[in-house]
Amino acid sequence: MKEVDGDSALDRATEDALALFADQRRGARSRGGDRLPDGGAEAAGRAGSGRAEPRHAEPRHAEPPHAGPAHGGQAAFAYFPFDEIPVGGGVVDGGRAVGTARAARATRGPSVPAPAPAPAYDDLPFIDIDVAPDGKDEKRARDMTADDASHATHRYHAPHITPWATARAVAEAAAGALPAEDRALGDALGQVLAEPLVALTDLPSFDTSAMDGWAVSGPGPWKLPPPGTQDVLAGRPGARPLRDGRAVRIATGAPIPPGATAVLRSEHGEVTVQGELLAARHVSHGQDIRPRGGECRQGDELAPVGTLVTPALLGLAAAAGYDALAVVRRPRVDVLVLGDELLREGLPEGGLIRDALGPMLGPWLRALGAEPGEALYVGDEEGALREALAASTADVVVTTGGTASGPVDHVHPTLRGLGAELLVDGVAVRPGHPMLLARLGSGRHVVGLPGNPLAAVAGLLTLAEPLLRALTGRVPGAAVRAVLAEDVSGHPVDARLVPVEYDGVGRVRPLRFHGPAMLRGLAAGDGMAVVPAGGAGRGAEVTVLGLP
Ligand SMILES: Nc1nc2c(c(=O)[nH]1)N[C@H]1C(S)=C(S)[C@@H](COP(=O)(O)OP(=O)(O)OC[C@H]3O[C@@H](n4cnc5c(N)ncnc54)[C@H](O)[C@@H]3O)O[C@H]1N2
Ligand code: MOO
Repeated sequence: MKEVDGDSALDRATEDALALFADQRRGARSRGGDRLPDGGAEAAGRAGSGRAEPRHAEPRHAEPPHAGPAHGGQAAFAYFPFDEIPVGGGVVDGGRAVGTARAARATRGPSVPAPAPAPAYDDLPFIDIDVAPDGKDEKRARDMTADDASHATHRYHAPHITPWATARAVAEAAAGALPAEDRALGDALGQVLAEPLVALTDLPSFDTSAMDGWAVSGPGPWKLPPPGTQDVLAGRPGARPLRDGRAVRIATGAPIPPGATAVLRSEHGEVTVQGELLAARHVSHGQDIRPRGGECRQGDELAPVGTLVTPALLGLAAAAGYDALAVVRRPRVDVLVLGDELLREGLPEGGLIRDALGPMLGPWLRALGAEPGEALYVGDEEGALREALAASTADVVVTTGGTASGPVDHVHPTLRGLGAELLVDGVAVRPGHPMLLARLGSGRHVVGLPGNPLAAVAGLLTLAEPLLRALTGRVPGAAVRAVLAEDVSGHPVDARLVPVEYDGVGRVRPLRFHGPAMLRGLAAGDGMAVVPAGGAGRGAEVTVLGLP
């Protein structure tokens, strides 16, 4: 962790910015506004059937949490309350406080909830940071890539750039859960319950044997029927009542005959030549009988709204009598892969390269709960992107490439031409800073991922993941934190997302081949560590974003 001298321009900017947005926050809250990051009123307005809860019951800190000497560039994260502003270790925890009422927003309404009101962007405390190329900045600049270093030697002033954690919060707040649909059990995996899972039956639904052995009545020894004549098997109800002093062979899962008081396991019983059953040990009343309703009673809530449908939940639902589940519809996502230089098969040649994003994004989006269509390839000619966007009826369009300002980078002008509202236009994160999130007039969203493949992943994790989390009704998992096994250099004002692997003793190690155009590090990795501006030292705790 490279600390910045308390006198640096960056520190002053940090303190000024913190003071400024503390004022803004106080003002916003006292006005009872619905703007980010509180968002409670907005979430409540969208939630159906009285299930609304405020998204943020309480601000996480009543005052700017960072009063001590500022650390390099953390002003970029100083966006209360989504960020934990690190005083020492440099932990960035974007979005953990977000989305607590996700479940409450999974409604069974007839249509997509009205688009959330546009976040009041002008009120967001974007922080303008001037990095003077003084000696300290130069020292930090040495650790940066050539591209990044060129920023540091210039004044870094990009007011529209959104801090990383704020960008995630904005993306999550941009939409509400889609309406519910009924899905056959086999098709519901990865979706979220839109209605609570209520037991349709007692479980077990009848008293049942927990073991292979004998159902016995009263104390032993017990008299047995002739071998094989009256065995009680699973799935065969209607066993004869058992009188005191009698026993009958029984299989695991078979209904307990009326009058039986216990089950004697086969390994604990012995049949004499006279056909009498003796117990090798004491048999207590009710032993190895699973009583009806022992797991749940009909009408018990087994899982609340908002629960992710996992394989285990599918099993439970089936056991409890379900054939189909009411789940939040998967958002349909169109993937538009831009660029004339892309090949879809074979070896790269003649200046052409293989498309690395089409094959990656479909499965990744599916893992995030979306229903991605086949990737559509859009050429660089004028108007092609506009046509593709106009033709799409998906809930979300993900584009790749064309976000920068090159001669054929059409994303910005096309979105402008369509009258789209840019919710996020550039994020203070490396790689991936040209990423964007826009809302089309129809209420549908466009996530613009940069073309460099690792930068595209950064955009996916920063913008698409929270947006899809909101649309799918998923609840954020607990933030995964891990200790760095090595120093990781940072950008002076932006966060970095760095592919890391677990080292087997609970720490994460940064991986090589982490350039914006490379996937080699990521493909070997377990996650992307969020490294705050200024870097993080060995032993510092960082947030790690998981990979599917
Ligand atoms: N003047 C500036 N130029 C660039 C900036 C900048 O700020 N100012 N940012 C750089 C950064 S950082 C990135 S990232 C890229 C983002 O560019 P685009 O989103 O416009 O992407 P493209 O120019 O279309 O492509 C960039 C790069 O990635 C390759 N690419 C594109 N799509 C794919 C794909 N599906 N599979 C594999 N590789 C892909 C493409 O061939 C380019 O090499 O802009 C920088 N420039
Ligand atoms: O920061 Mo770009 O977004 O290199 O990859």
